[in-house]
Amino acid sequence: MNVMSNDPYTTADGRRIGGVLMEMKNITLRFGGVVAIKDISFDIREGEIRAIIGPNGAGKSSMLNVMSGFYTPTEGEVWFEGCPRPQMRPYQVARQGIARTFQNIALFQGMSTLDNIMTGRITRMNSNLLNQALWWGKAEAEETVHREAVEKIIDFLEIQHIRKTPVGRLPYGLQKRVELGRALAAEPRILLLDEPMAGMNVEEKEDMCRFILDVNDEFGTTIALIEHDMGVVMDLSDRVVVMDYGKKIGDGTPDEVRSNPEVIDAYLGVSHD
Ligand SMILES: Nc1ncnc2c1ncn2[C@@H]1O[C@H](COP(=O)(O)OP(=O)(O)OP(=O)(O)O)[C@@H](O)[C@H]1O
Repeated sequence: MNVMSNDPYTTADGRRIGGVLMEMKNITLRFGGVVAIKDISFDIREGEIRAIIGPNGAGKSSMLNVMSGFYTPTEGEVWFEGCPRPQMRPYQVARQGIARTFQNIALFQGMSTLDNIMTGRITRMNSNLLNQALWWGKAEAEETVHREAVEKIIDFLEIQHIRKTPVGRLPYGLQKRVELGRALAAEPRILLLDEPMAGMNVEEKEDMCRFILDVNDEFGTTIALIEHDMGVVMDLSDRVVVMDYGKKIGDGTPDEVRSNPEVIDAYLGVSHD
């Protein structure tokens, strides 16, 4: 099996990886004189867990922001489902089926777990504002459907006991789980995770790893995550892109990346702090 070819394949643990879903083509991103990303290309295949790793300042967040539509690349194109993506606002990208979490928790602190996750359904809501405000026919039926979807996610993430709790009162690890739930509520084609394990203790990291794997397995969600802790993603990912100083220095399976001399040098051997 050659995971770098475009043929669908089945992983050792029985998950099916399909064709290319998203492709970054020769992406360059400049902020004035700073080149955050230099001519990087890689793809993400349907059903896979794809990691982007690199030391601090490597350009990972910039790349995630290009993928989520928050930044428009200075050069290059983002392709989604075989077509170049026109310049879009982030909410339009979200409607296309791309959801994300944030490095710093971005939940509504005073709202309950349930209500926070419900906000993840916004891109899937159809009834107009008047109907929603007056709770008329279509809006009521829609609310029931959304509520069922949210309850399923709450069960799946094992957070029934905190469904009514304002998220500001929850420990960090649980807040991150609620944020994952909100992103999942959009039923994304691709889920972008921004350093999902950052700031967590060992137990919280293990939980988050398990949920990421379960999301991918149960819902077949394609996942792309950025992380600077290399160890964390190696057991999780099907393929890994390694960035350093805005350039791509490695791309392949965790084993390939681990044994890539440039990666060992840049990432493991030398501190860039
Ligand atoms: N909005 C911005 N304006 C100017 N320069 C920026 C901006 N965002 C990022 N940069 C610069 O681009 C480079 C890459 O930064 P980026 O945050 O993407 O790296 P990173 O790999 O995510 O780092 P970290 O792991 O520390 O979050 C850095 O030199 C950074 O200072």
